[in-house]
Amino acid sequence: MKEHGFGFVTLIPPKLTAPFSVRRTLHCLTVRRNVRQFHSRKGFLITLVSQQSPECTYLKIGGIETVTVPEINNLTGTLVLPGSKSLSNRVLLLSALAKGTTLVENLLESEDVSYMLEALKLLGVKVEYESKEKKARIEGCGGPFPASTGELFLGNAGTAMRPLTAALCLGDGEFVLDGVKRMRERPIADLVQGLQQLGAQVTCSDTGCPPVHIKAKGLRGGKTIVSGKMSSQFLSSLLMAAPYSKNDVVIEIQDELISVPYVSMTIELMRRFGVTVGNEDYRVFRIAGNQCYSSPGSYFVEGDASSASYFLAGGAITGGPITVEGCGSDSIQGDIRFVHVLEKMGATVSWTPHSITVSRGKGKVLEGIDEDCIDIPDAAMTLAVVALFAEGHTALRNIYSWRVKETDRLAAMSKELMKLGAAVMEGQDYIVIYPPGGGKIRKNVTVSTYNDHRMAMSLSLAACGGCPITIEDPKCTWKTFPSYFEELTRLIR
Ligand SMILES: O=C(O)C1=C[C@@H](OP(=O)(O)O)[C@@H](O)[C@H](O)C1
Ligand SMILES: C=C(OP(=O)(O)O)C(=O)O
Repeated sequence: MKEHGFGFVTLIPPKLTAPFSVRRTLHCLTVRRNVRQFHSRKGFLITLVSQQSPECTYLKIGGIETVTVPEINNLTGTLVLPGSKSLSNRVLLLSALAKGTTLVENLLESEDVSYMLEALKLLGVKVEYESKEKKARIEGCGGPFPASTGELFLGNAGTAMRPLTAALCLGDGEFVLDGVKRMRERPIADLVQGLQQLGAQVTCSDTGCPPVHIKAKGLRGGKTIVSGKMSSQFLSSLLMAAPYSKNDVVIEIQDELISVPYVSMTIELMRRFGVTVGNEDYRVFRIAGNQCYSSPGSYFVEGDASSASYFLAGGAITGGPITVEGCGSDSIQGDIRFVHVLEKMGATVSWTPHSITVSRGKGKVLEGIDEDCIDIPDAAMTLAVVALFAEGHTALRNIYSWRVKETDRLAAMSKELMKLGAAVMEGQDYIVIYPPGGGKIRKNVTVSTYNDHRMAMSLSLAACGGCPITIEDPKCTWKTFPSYFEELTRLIR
């Protein structure tokens, strides 16, 4: 039985009727004041899970939690972005390894960052975390972590699993790193082999995925040849650990390197912590051994450019204007290029060093594009949904890495876009999206999210198609953006 297979749920704000009411395609249910749980006519148990805000309520339908995004006629206003996930986890790690104390400001509060924070504490790093203030004070170890044993559970956080695997090889002790079921399907063998070439005793499972077992005795250093085509996080992890090797390290990319801007971000942050990386055209990297990071004293995390993409896309689709504050033309995040792609599709964009505004002029339409997305794998998911609102088809290329992220994103996105009425061609490493006939998105759709925050956030934009959309398991956004649906509903007009 498909527990969630009974049409759509629309929430009417409590101020209009009862605490909440639920409508579906065939039947209409109105729930009386203070009712928290009831059965639908088909016998599904519907539970009010939480009322995040008057406009945004999470329901559990037959065991599956959902949120319904109301029809978005216009998305407009200003959003202060949460901190960048990629920067938050890198800065926490570098602060922990550095000499001196670092105050990390505007730290992202989310699952992925919690896994990093908890892991560091377990490894003996002194961490003072004030979640309300979005601040963490990290007392750097001035070398490898003090702990000599540890079993780390890292959920599905690639930015914790991969860099910690490398950093734990620097110390002395025995460690196991593991995560959720999907993490056990996400590759790490290339990193493990890269570390073995530098003298580490580290193994992963026969499938090439976590759990990872480490018998650490420090890194010898030398030359390592590593693949860059599955994930750039392997290279970033090797780079961040390299300065603590006994000897100099040379990292050579054996094939193609994807997601290059994330490597630039790693190198830039290492520079902020006092370490220089020799970079020969992103093919060979040289790092002197026997060094130590030095704390910059404080670091302010800029707003997350991938999180910005959903709102900016909403502005482009509906007309906006919408402004995101926290990252702009000064950003060191690669996903900022997403905004240039929106512009290419027909949106109007204006920049300040720390903000971006997107709108679409009256009479202007968005046009489909053919885009190489090798450098923006995360924001490319947002483009897949923007494609529903463009004239002509959109091809997103060089996105094989979608298959090894939170879910197989190529398969999942294709399936859900088809539910919305699009025709989709799914290749091994590309997707071509033909918007629904007459630009009309299918009504009353419930989309699945596959435990993938970006599936939930990008698909929520389908509500710009003149009809509410129900999103299953909305709390999967907690991986990087816990308040996503509250922020989105706040900006809907
Ligand atoms: O280094 C990083 O912070 C990241 C790199 C990218 O992964 P890949 O390098 O695996 O594409 C990106 O998708 C991920 O969300 C964050
Ligand atoms: C791929 C992602 O995450 P991770 O850091 O777990 O790889 C993502 O956030 O889209």
